[in-house]
Amino acid sequence: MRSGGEELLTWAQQCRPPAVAVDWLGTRLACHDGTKMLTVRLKKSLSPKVQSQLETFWINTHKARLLGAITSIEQLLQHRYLSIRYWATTRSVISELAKYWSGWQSQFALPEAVQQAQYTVAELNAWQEADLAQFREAYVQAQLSRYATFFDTICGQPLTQAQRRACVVQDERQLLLAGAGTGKTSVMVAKAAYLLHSQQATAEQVLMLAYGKEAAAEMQQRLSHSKVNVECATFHSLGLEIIARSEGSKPKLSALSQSDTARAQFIAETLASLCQDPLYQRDLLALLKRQFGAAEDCDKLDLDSHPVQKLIRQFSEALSFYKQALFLGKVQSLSQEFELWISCFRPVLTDYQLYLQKEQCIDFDDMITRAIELVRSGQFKSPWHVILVDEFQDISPLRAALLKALLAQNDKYALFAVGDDWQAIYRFSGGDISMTTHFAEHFGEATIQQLDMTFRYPQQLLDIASEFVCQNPNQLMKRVNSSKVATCPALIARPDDDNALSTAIDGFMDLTAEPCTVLLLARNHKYLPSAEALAALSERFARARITALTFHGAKGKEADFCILLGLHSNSVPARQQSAAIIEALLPEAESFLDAEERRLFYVALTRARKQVCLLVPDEPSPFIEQTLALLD
Ligand SMILES: Nc1ncnc2c1ncn2[C@@H]1O[C@H](COP(=O)(O)OP(=O)(O)OP(=O)(O)O)[C@@H](O)[C@H]1O
Repeated sequence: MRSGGEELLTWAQQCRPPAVAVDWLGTRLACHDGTKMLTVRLKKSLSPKVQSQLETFWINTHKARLLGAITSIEQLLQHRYLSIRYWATTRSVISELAKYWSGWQSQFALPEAVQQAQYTVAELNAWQEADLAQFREAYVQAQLSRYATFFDTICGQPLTQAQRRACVVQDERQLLLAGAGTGKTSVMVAKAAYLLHSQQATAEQVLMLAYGKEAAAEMQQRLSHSKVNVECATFHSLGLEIIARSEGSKPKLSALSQSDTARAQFIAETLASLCQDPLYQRDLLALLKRQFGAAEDCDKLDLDSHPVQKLIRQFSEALSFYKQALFLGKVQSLSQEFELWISCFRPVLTDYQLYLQKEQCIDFDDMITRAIELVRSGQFKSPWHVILVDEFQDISPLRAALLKALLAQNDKYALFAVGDDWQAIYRFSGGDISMTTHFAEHFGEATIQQLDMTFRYPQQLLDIASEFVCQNPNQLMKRVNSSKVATCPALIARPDDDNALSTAIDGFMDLTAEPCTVLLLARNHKYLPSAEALAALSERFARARITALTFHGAKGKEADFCILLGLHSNSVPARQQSAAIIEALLPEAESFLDAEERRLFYVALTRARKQVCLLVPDEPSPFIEQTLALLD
């Protein structure tokens, strides 16, 4: 009589197509013909011939999948960086294969390719973190050597090892964290160029984003200088582009969103009309009294009064933040204390939205929220496999939501974020530093890299500026060295008297015989010299190209020499407190006192290639003393 094994084998082979042997551990064979599963437990006494036939049948039905999977895995391992997600997928395929193929030895000779594949499965299945790191390192080294000449020349000067590694490592979520002047923007350009040059992406698959229009134009210039044919957009121009590609045309931008005066006028008219309703007027007067101590006995709204003008400015500022919070579902969490404010503000917002609708136009927030909706609904299919974002430390939750929506369309899409938490200075306009300091919590498991060399300023200034900013223990630690050789003291202080600017620039002229650049930096415009005064300075010091900027405006800029002025105790750190409602709508404030002002001062300190001069007024900013205390 034939054994159960023989019968099952004959049945399985005769099925059209033959049944699949789904289980084989030497003691049991289970076959599936698409409708039913048959299983026999194999006797120990099974003849070697039947045993061999069963095994061969099992191997034949499975080897194509084994060999196919191993070939694709080997190709993948050779041709791209083993990113977090690729490794997760590979590991799940391997552990599935290992259930069947590792842990048993055939009593019969297996085909060589199968033996080799079985060995690969066992090896990969046993990989620990260290093996993975070693494998990735081997890939990185191979790419660094293959593209050495490319990295020597792509940005005009040879990139450092850390810069090259940031280009070659290609994870789905990657954060490059580095201090001022370390060449972050250079890496953005080099990485885009590398992706194209190594044919890992086409120009249409790469998207570059900069914080604002000026930065985007500068990046575009650097890209074209390196002959990289990739577009650099701002978040708003990206939003517009997504809407235009989905809806066929670019929507009109509302005049209200382009002029503070027009918006204030609109709100004033809206309030006047809303106050026709006595109940609304009662609430509004109560709000004015609560917020600005407006006269108690006032029973009629005076639009020109100081408190009303202040409220109009506040409503105008809140429009954008409130719309963003609504979109992100954060309005519900506003505390009870804002109930009266919200009841007065909501009708204004409704009128504003109706106006936009009637005019068939949008505002800056709509550019992003509408784009997010189009991406989320799938009406817009993202062509971008890799998105590179500069100045990531200043990204707002709304901008982050647009990135997340684009990335969610395909789990292979990658985000390369470049930022410096020490230079996060835009919370007042919605920037959320936690997107950088807690990158993986927001965007998923990530590779985080650093750059270790600054090219802008000498070691002495690097040490002072780093120590100054790190007095806030919540700033992330970075180890950076300077490549610059100091030719003069990196930081000096002079009294801020009537001739301070001329004396300081005179001092710079003594340090160099070459033409040079000088930046005059102040916390606020009001401390910067007038256009005439600047012209007079430029005329007097013909060898110096002199520019005046606020600390915020100086972000990303550099010059040979910098003068920091207007450093009065009541202006640096600035302590204007936003209204409580605006504070509540902004990303969470940090606990460390003046955290953002400290970073802003760090930005100002780190613009000079040779020397920074602090002008010390009679009542100096505490930041001056703290900085000078760090001089050797
Ligand atoms: N590998 C390099 N070798 C020499 N100089 C470099 C290198 N990489 C960048 N630089 C130079 O360093 C300076 C700063 O570069 P970049 O503007 O890219 O820095 P950044 O990190 O973006 O600065 P910031 O944080 O202040 O915006 C530039 O003058 C740039 O040309």
